[in-house]
Amino acid sequence: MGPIDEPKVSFLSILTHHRELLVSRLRSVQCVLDNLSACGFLCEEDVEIVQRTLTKTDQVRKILELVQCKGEEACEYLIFIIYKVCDAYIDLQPWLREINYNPSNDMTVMKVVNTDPISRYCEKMRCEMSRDTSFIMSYGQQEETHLEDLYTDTLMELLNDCNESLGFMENLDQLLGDHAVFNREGETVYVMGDAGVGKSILLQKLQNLWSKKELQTDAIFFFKFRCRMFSMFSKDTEQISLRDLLFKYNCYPDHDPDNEVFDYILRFPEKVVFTFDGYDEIQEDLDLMNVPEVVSPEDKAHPLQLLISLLCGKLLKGSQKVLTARTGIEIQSKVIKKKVVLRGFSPDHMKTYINLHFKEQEHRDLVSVQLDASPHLSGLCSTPLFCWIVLKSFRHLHSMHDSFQLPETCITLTDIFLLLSEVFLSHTALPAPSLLKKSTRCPSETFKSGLRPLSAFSKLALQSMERARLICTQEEIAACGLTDEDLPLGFIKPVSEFNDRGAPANFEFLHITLQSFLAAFALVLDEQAPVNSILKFFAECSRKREPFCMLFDFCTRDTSKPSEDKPFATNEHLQFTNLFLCGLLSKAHIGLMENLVSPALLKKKRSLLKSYLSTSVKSHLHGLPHYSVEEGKKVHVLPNFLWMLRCIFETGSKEIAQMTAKGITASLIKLGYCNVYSGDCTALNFVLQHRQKLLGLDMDNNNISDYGVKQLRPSFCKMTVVRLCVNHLSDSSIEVLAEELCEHKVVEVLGLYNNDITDVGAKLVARIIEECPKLRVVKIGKNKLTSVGGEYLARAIQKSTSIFDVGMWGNCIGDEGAEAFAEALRHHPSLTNLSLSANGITSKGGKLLAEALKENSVLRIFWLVQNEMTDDAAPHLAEFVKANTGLTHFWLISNQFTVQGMKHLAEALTQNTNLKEICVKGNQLSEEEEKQFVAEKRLRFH
Ligand SMILES: Nc1ncnc2c1ncn2[C@@H]1O[C@H](COP(=O)(O)OP(=O)(O)OP(=O)(O)O)[C@@H](O)[C@H]1O
Repeated sequence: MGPIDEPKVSFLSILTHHRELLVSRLRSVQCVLDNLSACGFLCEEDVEIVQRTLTKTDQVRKILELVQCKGEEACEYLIFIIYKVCDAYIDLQPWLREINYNPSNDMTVMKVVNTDPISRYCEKMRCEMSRDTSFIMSYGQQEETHLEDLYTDTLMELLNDCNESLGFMENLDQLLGDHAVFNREGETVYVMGDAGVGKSILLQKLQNLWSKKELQTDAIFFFKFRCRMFSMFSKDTEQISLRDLLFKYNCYPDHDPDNEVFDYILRFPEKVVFTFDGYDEIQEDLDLMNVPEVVSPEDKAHPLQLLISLLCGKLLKGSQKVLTARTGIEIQSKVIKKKVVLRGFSPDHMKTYINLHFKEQEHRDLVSVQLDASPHLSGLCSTPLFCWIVLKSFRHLHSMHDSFQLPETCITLTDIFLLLSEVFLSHTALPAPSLLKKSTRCPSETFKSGLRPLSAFSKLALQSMERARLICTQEEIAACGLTDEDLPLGFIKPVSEFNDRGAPANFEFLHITLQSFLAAFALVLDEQAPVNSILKFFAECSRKREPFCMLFDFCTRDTSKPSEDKPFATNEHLQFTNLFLCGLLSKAHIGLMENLVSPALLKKKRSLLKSYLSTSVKSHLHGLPHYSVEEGKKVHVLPNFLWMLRCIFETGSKEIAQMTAKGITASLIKLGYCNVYSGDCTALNFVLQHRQKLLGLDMDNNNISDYGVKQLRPSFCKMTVVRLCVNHLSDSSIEVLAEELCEHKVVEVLGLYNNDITDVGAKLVARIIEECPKLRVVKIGKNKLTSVGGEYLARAIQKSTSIFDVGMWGNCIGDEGAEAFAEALRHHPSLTNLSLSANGITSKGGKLLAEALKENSVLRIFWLVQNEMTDDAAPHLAEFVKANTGLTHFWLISNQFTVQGMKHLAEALTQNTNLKEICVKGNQLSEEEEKQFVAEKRLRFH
């Protein structure tokens, strides 16, 4: 209601008019009473009268009566309370808008205190959350960066329950929204991604947005947990209640004598969001799951059980949960409602990220040029963690030394973490950069002078890894010889949130990958342990593991049976340790390591590792199951093979690479769904370049991107099968493929389904078709081709004599593209399998195709599913069906045929006995109408 000069509105009559609504929606009566009495509108006796009234609704009625007796000002003040304490009276906010309430000038000076425990708790939560999430992981504890100054979007791909892409998320609001939900029964949004791809930062951003009310959600409570916390509790003794889990380990409700907050959470679980970060890090022995499951919020249980009960919806059913884990941790679909996989930075994201890091254009250019020149480094930098290390190290070392360039040679992950350690250790070795006269960089000197803290941190990393703990106590830190001065170097950071208030801080490594690196360093530096102890984690990793679905079996299985589950969710941190061990013991780093460990011992360790790797590669390859397929002998490698490749690359050993290349006896290796990312392609190429014989490579459904294709360039010369479907490739990848495949002309199968290829790429694929005489199969469905691209391909296919299988499903070639294909089919002598489904083809295109195909006796299988053909096309298609003698399967699902069109097709079928079936499901026939065609069984409606 308006300022003074506007016509006066009677608040008294507003209250009378809206009495019913207020009685039903006004909650938190105490807060109203507190404020009305504090401002003198109600006296003590009035308050008592209200409190003596039994039900809440009667209390509201009484309050309304009382304030109305007290006059206009009291009435407006009641509305003002609702206006000011909006969280407590959230249900009445639309009403305030409806009555167009604006506080009068007299009102705005009046005080309102929020005494509503629930909204006070929300406020406290938002405030603490904002404080906890505003800064990004500090670097050497020397500087803190605002999340807003560095957070950059990453590729967030939505998947369905079969892990097929549903496109990319546009913003974080979509994470909690209904978009791409595939299971309404599930309550958990599952976010997957590789090490360092930004899962924790994504949650941090989500939490930060919520704390600032910038997230589209009506959740008023937000509890954040890191899963590693759950294994901090002793298995046998520590049991806590749900209330303690929420309040002691998140945010405590200060003024809530009647437990209203917890009661509210139990009554309205849909107002709660939980985030659980790092499900892969739970390292608790799951035998503890044998105790009965928790379903009552009052029961005490081990925190891990509470976690599982929450995720399964046995506790606080209806609350929203976001769970993150490393890729490869499978969780039962029934608890998941939506899946998101993080794919790291795209080239554009990386540009934005570089600009955020460097204010000076000169630095931005310098870094961009170096990254552009090295697809391998760019590939590594598509993982935000590695990008962060590279850019930060660049900045630091550039400011410290005369000229620092990023290493030009093939940089490995070990190099990246050595760079990070060098930066940390340089804090001990040198005075502050501003006081420093720029010096020449000498990494060996920095490592030598920092050897004491480096060994101590490495020892700590190894010990906690051996104990399967990611959190280190003060005692453990001191026992490794670390002093207070060492702690700020940057390797570790405090984790106060896991403590019961008041306990001294625990620490954790800056990132678990850094812990793996330092553990590997410890294995190399240790002069006491037997040499073969360097292999301890290889042994651990080679042991077979059960697929990690067990935690959730708990929700359904008979809990009286003892569990045989393994204690670790994943051994990826150990795999990383092995990888860094290979890097540190590589030839490239002998010079550095000889300064830190005795050369004789180093030699022994190097040769032991090399012989171990050779033996295990041989036995791994020997043990792989082979299958016979059209293209020859096929082998589907296991994810462990990828780790092996990564290790071989880190060693830089040509001998082992050669031996591996030779050991691949199959003619086709299948690395589909192996979570290969662009950085891995360098490792794969490192091995394949030693292969003499031709080889097929199936890398469908990975994340190799354009950087990966560029890394594989030298290997394409021997590839007969190049399957790169679902890999986020753009036209620039096709440029590389066209150059290489056309030069070597050995390719037989080219799979490019579901990438980001446009007509520009289609022209290059057309060139490959024309110039590669052995090419038989081309799959380029679900890309971004228009009629232009369709025409390029059709013309090329017309000229090819080898092509027999072409998949174009899900492009946009329309009738013009169909016309070009009609022409190709009229003349093409060998095409037997063609899909032009989902391409916007109307009857016009259908007629042209049908006309052309009357003269074609070679085509066997023809797909025209999900187009826009109507009965107009039916007589023509029927003519083609009658005349064509080769066709065995014809797919016309989801077009617009009616009974009329169907009659033509049914009649044509009676005259062509070669044709096994025409699938016509999803056209415009009712069930009754479909029954008319029951006699012709080959006209399939189901
Ligand atoms: N979206 C982003 N914007 C800016 N920096 C990011 C982003 N994502 C990650 N980073 C950087 O990478 C580092 C590692 O990210 P984060 O800890 O979130 O990875 P993660 O996927 O949780 O890894 P892990 O599985 O190993 O725990 C962050 O501390 C930050 O410096």
